[in-house]
Amino acid sequence: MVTERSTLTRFLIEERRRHPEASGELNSLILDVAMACKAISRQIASGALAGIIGSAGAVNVQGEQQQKLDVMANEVFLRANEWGGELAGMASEELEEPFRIPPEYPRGKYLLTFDPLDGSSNIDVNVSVGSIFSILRAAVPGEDARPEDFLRPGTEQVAAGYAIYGPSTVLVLTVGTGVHAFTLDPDLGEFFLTRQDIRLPPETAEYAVNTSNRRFWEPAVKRYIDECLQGVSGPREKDFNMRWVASLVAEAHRILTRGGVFMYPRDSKDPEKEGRLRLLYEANPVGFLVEQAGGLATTGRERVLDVRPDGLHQRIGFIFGSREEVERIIRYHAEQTDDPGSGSDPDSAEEAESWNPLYGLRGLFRTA
Ligand SMILES: O=P(O)(O)OC[C@H]1O[C@](O)(COP(=O)(O)O)[C@@H](O)[C@@H]1O
Ligand SMILES: [Mg+2]
Ligand SMILES: [Mg+2]
Repeated sequence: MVTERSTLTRFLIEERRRHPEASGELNSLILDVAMACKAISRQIASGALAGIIGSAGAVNVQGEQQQKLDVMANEVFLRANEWGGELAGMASEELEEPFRIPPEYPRGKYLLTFDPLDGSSNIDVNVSVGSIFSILRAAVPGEDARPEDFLRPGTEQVAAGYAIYGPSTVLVLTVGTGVHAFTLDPDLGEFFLTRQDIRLPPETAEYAVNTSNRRFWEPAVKRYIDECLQGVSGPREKDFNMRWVASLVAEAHRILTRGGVFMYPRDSKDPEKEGRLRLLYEANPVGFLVEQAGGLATTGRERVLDVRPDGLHQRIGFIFGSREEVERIIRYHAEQTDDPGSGSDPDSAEEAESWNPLYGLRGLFRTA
């Protein structure tokens, strides 16, 4: 049993004792990831003084403007994890192709995927950002990973977590035995266990969604949010509160702290993309954490962790949080037929039509 003031290192040693056959490589890898997070945290804490605020002047593989911090955090992750001999390869949100371990370093038995800096739009305004990571087993230990080796469903994750860089820096981790949070002591440079076995309350009255996308949502999502908005006088007979930070890590951290539901659902905004968030770097690791804490993570139709990825940068609709709310949202998706205006939606047939992906394509030619 670890104590309140256990360090991350001690926690990992205790975990390993329960698996005498373990080589210790997973622990080394997690400690390397933690080191990267400490380095990023330090840079972020210095903000403009460290010269890391602002655009890097380039567009990444996601088609998004890279921030200086995106580039810096990506480099830190690569340098902290390339040398240890635990990895057969890495895949980053910021890199088009997987990163090959340099020839001078040994190849190991794990794969690391990461979003080095989540919440880029919040850097300049000094709002919480984070890093998200996921660890999988390599297809062929000791050899360079091929791109397809990363395309494993989230159920195969060995470990996952995130670091949130907020008023304090907190590393939240699962190795498949519950979810634990470690707060960085900036003087000692050490993560200390501060919350053990985090559990998500099954009920909530707080949701997070970017309502500016409402016109692109499916009827099930409109129905759910509209019912929340009606509060005590609507079918839910209770008032809801809303939050939107625009950093997935901050939303996940809030929900793991006090419950809630997060939705970045599939929508018809961009017919090329199933959703906004990335399966390998965002939805799978956060989904693993949420499930380990007793919550649910779904696309609306399917458990996120069951999705078989078909591309390194695949986007997906992502809904997670308190069990009872997510179950309701899944039910609303099941009740919605694919026939626009079928009557399962409180909105008009015309509005219901707007979610249809086909309409989304035709929508390119819309004038309004
Ligand atoms: O701009 P929007 O629609 O609010 O989207 C916010 C979402 O985009 C993200 O910032 C994407 O992450 P990156 O900053 O890593 O690109 C999520 O963290 C967040 O949930
Ligand atoms: Mg992100
Ligand atoms: Mg990012």
